[in-house]
Amino acid sequence: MQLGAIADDLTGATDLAIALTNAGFATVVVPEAGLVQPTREQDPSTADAIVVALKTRTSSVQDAVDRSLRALHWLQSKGCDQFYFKYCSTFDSTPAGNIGPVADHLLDALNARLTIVAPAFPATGRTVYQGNLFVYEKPLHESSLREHPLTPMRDSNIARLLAPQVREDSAIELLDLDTIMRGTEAVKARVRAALDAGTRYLVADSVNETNLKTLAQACGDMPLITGGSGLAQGLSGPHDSGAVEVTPHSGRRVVLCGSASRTTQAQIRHALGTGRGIKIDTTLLRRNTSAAITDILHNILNGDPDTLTVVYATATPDDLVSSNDAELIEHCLSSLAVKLNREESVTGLLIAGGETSGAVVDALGITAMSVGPQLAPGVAWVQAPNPENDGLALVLKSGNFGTEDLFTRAWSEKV
Ligand SMILES: Nc1ncnc2c1ncn2[C@@H]1O[C@H](COP(=O)(O)OP(=O)(O)O)[C@@H](O)[C@H]1O
Ligand SMILES: O=C(O)[C@@H](O)C(=O)COP(=O)(O)O
Repeated sequence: MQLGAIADDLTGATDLAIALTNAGFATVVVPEAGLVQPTREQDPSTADAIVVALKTRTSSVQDAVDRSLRALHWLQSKGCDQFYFKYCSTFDSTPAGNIGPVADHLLDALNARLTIVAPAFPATGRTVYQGNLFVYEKPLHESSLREHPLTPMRDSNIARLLAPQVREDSAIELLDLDTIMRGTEAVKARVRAALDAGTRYLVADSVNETNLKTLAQACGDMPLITGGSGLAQGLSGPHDSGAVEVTPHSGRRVVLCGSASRTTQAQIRHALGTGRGIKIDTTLLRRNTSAAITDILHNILNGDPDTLTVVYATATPDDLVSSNDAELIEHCLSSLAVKLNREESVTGLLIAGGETSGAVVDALGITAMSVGPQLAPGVAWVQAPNPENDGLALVLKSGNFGTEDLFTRAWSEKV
């Protein structure tokens, strides 16, 4: 039995792969490019779990559905017979989608009648109680996710968030904490009753890892499960840990930050206490993109080779963030990643930001990754076979993850 997962963004995919690896699955992450251009070095068919990393969280509904179904068929062609749809632990979506429409189509394609909806990830403060999602002590709609530029979360109730996204006749019910605390058999009985009643989505409460373990044990054999990465920690793979060694890094220690989140800003400011900072000047970048990128590269290479270098666009809440510059910054950071790896033999890079990580992995032409040493919940070194050199180890950090000292600590962890 092989588990096939579809994640709606790249850092979400690595987050899930870390959880699966810890749960004993030898796991391969395959970016979308890997579906059409298979890697020679790493045959995903030999893994216990394959996670396809899409970039569909904020694409149109049709695009998200089409690409998710394509990923499903590809996973089936690799031998997967059970499936996991991974979305954000803060349920990032809009009234149109894309969580609901993708889940609806995956259920249909698998001839399945019911799935669970389990975004909780207690290790990062995301819990669900009475069907309401919390980020640490705040209900989702009072957390910073309320002001997310693309998916502002203005409600905390999962059923109310999901209802406008799914088909009108889809019944959504709660799998409450009391039932989960009564254990696996109680959850299985609840699922059977829900199936008999024609329920399509069971929103699962979970406030700690024990709850998620019970849920995973009771629901782990459903044709489709959906959730954040917390649920995956409760599954049981065939090994103690599926983690791989990463190649010892050579060259400079460079952090490329596209994320503008408060967590990343604090990590940048902490790293600048001992490291060098290079701030991207978006005016220069707009005026002459390639010259500005070359300047930044020279600036990196002119610094002390042993000092951590952080390239960033946003380090304080006052830094101007204009969505018009977003792609340009992604282009700048991915060009730097390619030049540092191919021309300067830098084989360990930390990338901050989900969209940014997607752009960098694309530009590097990476078609498969395996999970190495973990740095924080949802954050680890991943190893990418790189035909151009001996391999490349990356940390792909979701904007909201990691402790303040993550950047300074990353290279001291067995790399
Ligand atoms: N100062 C800025 N001006 C414009 N866009 C910015 C700025 N700083 C960051 N960005 C853009 O914001 C986006 C952040 O998204 P992402 O990389 O997914 O980070 P996160 O995981 O924190 O959401 C990227 O597209 C990045 O290029
Ligand atoms: O589930 C989570 O919180 C993460 O895996 C995730 O998806 C984070 O998304 P970004 O903050 O956009 O990287």
